[in-house]
Amino acid sequence: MTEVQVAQRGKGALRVFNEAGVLAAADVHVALRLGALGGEAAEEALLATALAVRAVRSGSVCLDLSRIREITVDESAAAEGVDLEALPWPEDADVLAALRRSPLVIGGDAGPLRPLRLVDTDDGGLLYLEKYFRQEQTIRRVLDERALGHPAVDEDRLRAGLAELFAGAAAPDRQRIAAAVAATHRTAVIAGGPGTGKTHTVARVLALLVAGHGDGLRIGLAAPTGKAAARLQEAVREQAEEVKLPAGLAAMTLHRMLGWQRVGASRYRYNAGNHLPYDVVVVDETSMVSLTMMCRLLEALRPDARLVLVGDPDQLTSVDAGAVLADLVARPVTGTENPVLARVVGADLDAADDRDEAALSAGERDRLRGGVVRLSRGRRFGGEIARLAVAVRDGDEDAVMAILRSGAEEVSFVAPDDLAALRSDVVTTAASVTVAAAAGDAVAALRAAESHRLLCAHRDGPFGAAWWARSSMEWIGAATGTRLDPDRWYVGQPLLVTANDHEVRIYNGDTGVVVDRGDGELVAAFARGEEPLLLHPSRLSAVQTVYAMTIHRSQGSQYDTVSVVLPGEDSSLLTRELLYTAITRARGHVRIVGDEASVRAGVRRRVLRASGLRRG
Ligand SMILES: Nc1ncnc2c1ncn2[C@@H]1O[C@H](COP(=O)(O)OP(=O)(O)OP(=O)(O)O)[C@@H](O)[C@H]1O
Repeated sequence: MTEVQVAQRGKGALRVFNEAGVLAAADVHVALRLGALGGEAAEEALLATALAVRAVRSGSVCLDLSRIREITVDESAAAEGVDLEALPWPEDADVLAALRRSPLVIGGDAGPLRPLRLVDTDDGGLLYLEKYFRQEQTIRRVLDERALGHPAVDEDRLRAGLAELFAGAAAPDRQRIAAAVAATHRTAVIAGGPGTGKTHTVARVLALLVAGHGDGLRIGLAAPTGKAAARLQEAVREQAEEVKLPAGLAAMTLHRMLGWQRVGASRYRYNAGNHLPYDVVVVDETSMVSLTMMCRLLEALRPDARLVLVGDPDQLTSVDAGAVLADLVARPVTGTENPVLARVVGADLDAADDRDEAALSAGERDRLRGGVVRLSRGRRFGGEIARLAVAVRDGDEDAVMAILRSGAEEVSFVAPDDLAALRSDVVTTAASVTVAAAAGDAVAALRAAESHRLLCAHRDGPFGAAWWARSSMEWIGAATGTRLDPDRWYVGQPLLVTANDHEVRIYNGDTGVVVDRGDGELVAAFARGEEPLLLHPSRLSAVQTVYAMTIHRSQGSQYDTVSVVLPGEDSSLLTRELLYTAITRARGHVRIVGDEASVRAGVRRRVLRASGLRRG
């Protein structure tokens, strides 16, 4: 257990919650500082402020005041043996009353500083830090404005394009519907689990738009991380010839697309006053896009540009505040349907369930006018991993257990002390990475590093990534007879970037490998499409050696084999979304290390991510 950091000046409830590990010292500091500046001393208001800061830190956009007790505490950060329910939680009504009186709250009595916003909804109050409230409002406003009109479409050409690109596909075909929605609406959200053909569909959306507008169509492809951008670029280029797209389309990170700059009046070159120079913008892995980034993107889009958001809303969401993709998929839709849609894919919209593809439900049919389509048919060969993921997503514990115990080749379920196969995968992967890295073959080393990945729910503690990384290094050391020293650079060292570094273009979550350049000089290689990015290690400011990583960090990456070490069933981090994300990182094999109680508890527990966006 790590020591809980306790804020020196906290007292009363703030201190109790801080000592219990519910609030971090930083949450308490921010609340006390705001209280001092704004003239607020009431304990309920300060506690709510600290909880609102904490909510943002743990991914929510706001604090849902009717659910403040539903809190997830990282076991490794919590004090041992704390009973969360026994903490001195204030009455909901008292908190609300204190906030209504508070000089910190906009809408309350005027004070010198009002950083909080209280929003009443039918389901209770939401407490926002003002900045996030404004960003949410901007997203809502831009999307609603974009939904007011439809792009001009050459209907005959669109019909011909769909017939060519989806030749032979039986109705209903959700990919064809998605492509037609994106061609006929300004904003489209193409949602789907792994292997449902999201990228396949994106290539066809672009082909339809190019056919309708000519080669002059300005296309912007982006993803939240460098790695995801590289994958998108690779996938689109692979299909370019087949669907007649311009060769050489490039994808970039969202930060780069928006023109992040170190100096200048604004952080991003493209913004509400200087729009992005694209006719269509496609964002992949949108589940990882934070509220702030989505707000910046929507502000920077030309009002008539198409926007296609692609991703898996069932995954864990961005590390920063906001679950925008999941909110957009769940939110009540606005706008009217472009009548062209029913004319070009009427057969798909009217079709009954097919053996391979479910017809759209009435609700899904209605959501098309908001541009939202969900792909559901798995297209990859061998569907056991996908079936497991779907059972987790649907909360079907018994089906999950049945698949884990089925003996299927793609899935294994082992007890926490049955580590022989895991150990062998760790050692074999390290050996093949090292061989390629020593030969100076960065591409092969990066590829080998993707053959196996050890994932954990927690960072610290007995089930944490740090502990498993140390074990892995001991296993590798025992197998090779050399002790690995993570404090110096060595050939074959697997790296994880822990903070964005725009200067050298590496981003939080990127993974790399240290390779020998051929002359004994070491360089760090990061996967970037065809050509890896090579950097001298001295240019890396925030990287760590990674033999095991948290599931949060693994978002946006895939590996041939994934081993998921589950924590105890009581860990509140062990959630359905976490399990789903971990399982869907695997391309060929997923190994769950844990016991049945943990699996079942994980499938049952949901992440609470409060936001106002999904309420309309
Ligand atoms: N309509 C289709 N017909 C034939 N093959 C398809 C079709 N759609 C997708 N595929 C194939 O299925 C595989 C998965 O598709 P794709 O990579 O587009 O899925 P994805 O949803 O983007 O996956 P991920 O979540 O891993 O990014 C690819 O090999 C693709 O070529």
